Amino acid sequence: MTAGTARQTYLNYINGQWTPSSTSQTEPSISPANTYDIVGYVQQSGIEDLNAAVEAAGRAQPVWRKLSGPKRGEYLFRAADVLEQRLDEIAETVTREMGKTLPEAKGEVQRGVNILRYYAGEGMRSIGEVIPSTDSEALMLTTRVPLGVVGVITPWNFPVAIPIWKIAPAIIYGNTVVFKPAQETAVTAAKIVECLDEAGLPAGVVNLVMGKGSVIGNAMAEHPYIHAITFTGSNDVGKMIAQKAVARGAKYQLEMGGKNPIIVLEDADLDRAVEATISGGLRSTGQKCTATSRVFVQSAIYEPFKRRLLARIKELTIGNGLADGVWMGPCASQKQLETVLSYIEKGIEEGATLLCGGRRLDDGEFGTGFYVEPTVFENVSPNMTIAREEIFGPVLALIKVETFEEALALANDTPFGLSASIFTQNIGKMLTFIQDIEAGLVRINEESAGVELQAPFGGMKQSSSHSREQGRAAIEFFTAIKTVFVKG
Ligand SMILES: NC(=O)C1=CN([C@@H]2O[C@H](COP(=O)(O)OP(=O)(O)OC[C@H]3O[C@@H](n4cnc5c(N)ncnc54)[C@H](O)[C@@H]3O)[C@@H](O)[C@H]2O)C=CC1
Ligand SMILES: O=C(O)CCC(=O)C(=O)O
Repeated sequence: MTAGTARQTYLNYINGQWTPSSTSQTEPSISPANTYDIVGYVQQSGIEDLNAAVEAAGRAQPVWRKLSGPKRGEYLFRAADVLEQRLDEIAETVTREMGKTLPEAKGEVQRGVNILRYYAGEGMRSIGEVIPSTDSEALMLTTRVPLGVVGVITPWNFPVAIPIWKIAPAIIYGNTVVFKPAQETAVTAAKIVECLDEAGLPAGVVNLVMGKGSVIGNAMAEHPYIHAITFTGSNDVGKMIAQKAVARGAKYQLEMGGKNPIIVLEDADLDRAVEATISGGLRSTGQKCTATSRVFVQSAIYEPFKRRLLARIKELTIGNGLADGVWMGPCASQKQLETVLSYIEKGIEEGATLLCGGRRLDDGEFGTGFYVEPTVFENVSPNMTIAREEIFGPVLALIKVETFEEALALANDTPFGLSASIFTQNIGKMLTFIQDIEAGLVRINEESAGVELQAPFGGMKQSSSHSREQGRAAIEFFTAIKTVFVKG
């Protein structure tokens, strides 16, 4: 069964049934590349729908947790196969609904397949250890148990990978899930859940409730029968969720913004550094929490670096991500476009020098989408808004530095700490960077964006709630440890 009807209306998925919301309200999910392209109609759910989903997840959990890990893994392996069979179709939906280019969307769906397979295997791996007791006749060990019902709240920028890297570990460890995707990409979310449904996942193990963050997301944070919340999105919302979770003793995990630096030192391979700046800063139209936004360049190579960067940016093709040869698509929504344009305006107002871009593209075919030019500023001082706040758009701030030490100090001068990159051949500076940069992801001679599913992912300072997602690190959030002491 599928989530869509003949009218392309996508339904909630509650207790294994595709269900219209109790409010009977839907809204169109439009393509940011062409606002006349309606990808589908999605539900605007109410609290009643959320309650039904939480109840279904609560009923399913005691049975689901009793299955063996390998048995739960079988469902994930099957879901991976279904997603892989539907890769092209779902990638096209991602591009239409969110705007990233089709090759990027295909890469993301493949990543979703790989994450499902990784966590399917996790069902067979160790969940505890034996610890020597001071009592020689006793056995002391740890085991892990699921938390119960987990609320999954996700953004629109990785509409396949982020939901899957939260849902897959949640369920492999025996939790059940209520999933609220970003409304901007709710059609994609419904298609992911269709894959779980087609894989035969038992009713209630994963439930999908579409709707406004301020209604459904907020009620999830407050819901007494949701035992844990995993969230990716803005800092403001993340902090609100954390406060609500703490107030009722629920576990929470937040993955939020970044203001990620790249440092280019005078001994760097300039061509590679330019490519990494462009790819890290502008791919996905800069809408990654790991995107490069501050570019610190040593003065000796500042001018050649700038020249090459601007020349390469001129070559980038912008357009509908479904078209062949397009390198950069639109911003994901009108709201996001307006945010980006307002930051560009602020940069100009506060005295930064605009080197390229800066305008909305609205002539010809661009007129029906949310397109903005790739934008580069220089003469950006560290206290300017564009050097401090997350923009989440294709905007780079070039900052000239004299020394590595100055670059490092400025790179750390931010409330965020997600990802950071350096280009240099000097091993001593690499090692100092690894030690002293305040970031959860440290990248040497590689762009700031890009994460591997088998490695821990997360940030320092205000970029996260200090926990890590993905890889084996996920077990820390999605389970509780029991320390067991056995004596005959
Ligand atoms: N870290 C990341 O990957 C992301 C960061 N962002 C940042 O956030 C900015 C705003 O983007 P938005 O889409 O508005 O992010 P957002 O934080 O509002 O949305 C993320 C998720 O939270 C939900 N949500 C919204 N309000 C909520 C509330 N009161 N309680 C519970 N859940 C709620 C949304 O429906 C969505 O599912 C971006 O410009 C960017 O700076 C946005 C998306 C992803
Ligand atoms: O860089 C990546 O591949 C992941 C980025 C990410 O998780 C995000 O933007 O939310």
